[in-house]
Amino acid sequence: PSKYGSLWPLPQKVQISDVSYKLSSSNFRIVDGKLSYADPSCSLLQDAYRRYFDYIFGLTRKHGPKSGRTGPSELTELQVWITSPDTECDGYPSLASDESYELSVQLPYAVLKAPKVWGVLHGLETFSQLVYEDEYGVKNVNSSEINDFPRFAHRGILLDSSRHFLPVQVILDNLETMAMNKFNVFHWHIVDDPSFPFMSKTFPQLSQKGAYHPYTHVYTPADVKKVIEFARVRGIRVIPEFDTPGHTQSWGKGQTDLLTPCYSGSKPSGTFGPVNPILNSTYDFMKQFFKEISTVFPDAYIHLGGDEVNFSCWKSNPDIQKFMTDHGFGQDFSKLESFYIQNLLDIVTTTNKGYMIWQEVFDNGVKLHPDTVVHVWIGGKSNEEMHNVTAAGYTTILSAPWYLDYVSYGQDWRRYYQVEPLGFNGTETQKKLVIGGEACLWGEYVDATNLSPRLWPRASAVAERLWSAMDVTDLGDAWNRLSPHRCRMVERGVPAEPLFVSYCPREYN
Ligand SMILES: CC(=O)N[C@H]1NC[C@H](CO)[C@H](O)[C@@H]1O
Repeated sequence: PSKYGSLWPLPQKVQISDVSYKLSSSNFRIVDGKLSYADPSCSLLQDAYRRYFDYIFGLTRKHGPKSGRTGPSELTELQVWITSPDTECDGYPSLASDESYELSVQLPYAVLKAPKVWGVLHGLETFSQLVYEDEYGVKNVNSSEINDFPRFAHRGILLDSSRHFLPVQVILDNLETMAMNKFNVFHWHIVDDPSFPFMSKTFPQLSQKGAYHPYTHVYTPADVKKVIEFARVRGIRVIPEFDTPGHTQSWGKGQTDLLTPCYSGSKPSGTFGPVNPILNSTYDFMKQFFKEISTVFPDAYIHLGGDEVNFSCWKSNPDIQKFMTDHGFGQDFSKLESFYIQNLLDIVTTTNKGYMIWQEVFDNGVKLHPDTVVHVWIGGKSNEEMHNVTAAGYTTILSAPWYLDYVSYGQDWRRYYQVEPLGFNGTETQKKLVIGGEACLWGEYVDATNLSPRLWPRASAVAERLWSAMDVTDLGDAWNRLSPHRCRMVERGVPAEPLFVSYCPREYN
């Protein structure tokens, strides 16, 4: 067993003594401290207190008789104290959010102190991870001192709801599990080639024609709001990705002139390629569409994609060829791609949003806004890419080593755990531009039936890499904490697959 019990991700500074206190559901409560700037009107906290009380005592908590009498070493209260006047209780988490907290578990009260609600949420999760059952089935917690904050600010999970539709409940369940692992970004790869499930008010025919089914396989505006609020009250940002100009086949079903008609010889072949970059109608559409997107999603950033653009269709189209000649692009289609992306970025900038883009946009020399976040995903030489992107001065996030949709036999969590995001060669200035990373679970082979077991606990390895100190790398200690952490997720109802041979005191059922 680890001297840090089953804490996951490992806090920055933690001391756990061997003095244990008992706590019972009839004599323990989580309350706003007297000096806290938060009061019971902050429902984000009130809901969290109840959620974590249920996690600690299990939904089967016995309403034992209010004994009133408290034992000699019984912990009766966890007092929550928000120390800054602006608690951000009604706000949205952002890249700059203060997520730090201090947790002191002593008699007679445990105290959780944090500047903002985001640190309280993390502190409640950590407190719930300190509680264990002794051999009599009594809940215990040892006196502890914890001082914690994340190493990286952007700690995300990408889900793909286009290759397979993901029912809203599956997305909410995943947000819940993300919070148990202190992830704070849900990168919603919401549409792609096979389906367009996002219901747009401005262009309803996009999902009408582009979704797998126009009302059983769509996200209504209410669904989207529900996901955003559910994530907010767990300290999780929702960053939507509307990927163009490639990965847009489903867009063309509803917006018939949007995609490039491919030619075979002198005639259209009937198939379509990337967004047509030479029509004014394309940019009129994008202007209206991204104006709506900027109002639907409150986060400061949206992800514009830009990955894997296939040039063969553009090459086959005579109008495109003429455009290339007129603009002096020769046969360099990455110039045409840059032309498109440049126009798109200018459009999105007018909506006052920052944007993230996949690395090809940077690789193809597109002029980017200084606050652009470049998303490094291509496997192989990602350390070289991290060097190049940060040397160019761009904020960067890393996904390349964390494509969890690639499955294999064995304990691949260990490989994810051994990634060091700053392992590339570069100056301190360059390293500071790396704000974190994302584990990606693309949907070609994933839907509601296998999302959780495929994502968890493998993604938990990424969670610790992005939260804990750089020198937390011991795989043996990680196993000793992650194995019980996985069982805790199972106990909380998450069908998280096993890491390797072992057992859980309470197995999944
Ligand atoms: C940025 C990116 O990853 N683009 C594609 N690359 C391969 C993935 C599957 O592993 C998905 O198909 C994804 O759409």
